[in-house]
Amino acid sequence: MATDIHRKVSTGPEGAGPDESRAVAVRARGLVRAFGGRRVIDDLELTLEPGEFVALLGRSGCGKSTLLRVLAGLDREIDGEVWVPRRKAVAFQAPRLMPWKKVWRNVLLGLPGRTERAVAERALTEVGLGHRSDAWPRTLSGGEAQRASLARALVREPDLLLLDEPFGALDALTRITAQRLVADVWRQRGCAVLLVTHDVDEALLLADRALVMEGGRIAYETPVALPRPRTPADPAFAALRARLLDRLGVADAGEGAPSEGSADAAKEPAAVGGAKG
Ligand SMILES: Nc1ncnc2c1ncn2[C@@H]1O[C@H](COP(=O)(O)OP(=O)(O)OP(=O)(O)O)[C@@H](O)[C@H]1O
Repeated sequence: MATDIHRKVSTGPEGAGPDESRAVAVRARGLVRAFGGRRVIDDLELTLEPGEFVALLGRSGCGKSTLLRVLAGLDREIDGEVWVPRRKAVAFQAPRLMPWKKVWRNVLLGLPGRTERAVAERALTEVGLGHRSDAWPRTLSGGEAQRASLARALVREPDLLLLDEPFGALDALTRITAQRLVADVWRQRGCAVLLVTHDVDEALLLADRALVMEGGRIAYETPVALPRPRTPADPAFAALRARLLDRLGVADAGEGAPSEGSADAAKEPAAVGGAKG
């Protein structure tokens, strides 16, 4: 780990950055994260508006998860400036439920002072899992466990929801349900969402804006100005997909081939659809 890195992460309850009067959901300036002198994040600039849904794409190993961990406050070995709201929550591809705690207790994990079951159950109901509140994590299906993990994020009432390939390990059908759920939650909650995904179609189905990370920075971005609900059959959708895949250096296999839409498709066909190493 580089030792010359100094830490500068600020959070604020008001929605205003340290030197900004305008409210933002994320602001990173000149952000650097190095591992052993290798800059995985290199002078990155990023702003998310409140309530904005942004998808972050990029080839495997380009630093997406590292960026998310920094924004989540889980990694503070950085240089540069990051501002994020105090109320933020993160959900990972692996649900990370504690097997010795029932589902509702998992939802409240890490929430100091919040022990009321009703609080957990409200969040579980929001993700369609109210009836599994009293279950043990091992008895949940993959999709249910992922929803429990989302409930654990929602119970924090985040202004910023950070999602690191939350649908990556789900089968195609469950994945669609989970995507819809996140879209609904986003609409109802009005929080900003930063979604890391390998799947270009997923990004275009959900996000207001798609970013491509490369060389430690946001190398490309495009607004996703498509009416909702969206469909890959829309020619404008297909055109955006082609542009993003081109930017990612992946050949476009055409409409209805979401797995080929993976940023890793050209590199690692077996891992397509999101499974993350
Ligand atoms: N704790 C660490 N120590 C050393 N290197 C690390 C550490 N965490 C991440 N890296 C390296 O930083 C780079 C970016 O990793 P990161 O997980 O952020 O990529 P990613 O874009 O999320 O990849 P993927 O899409 O495959 O999940 C990789 O080369 C990884 O090996």
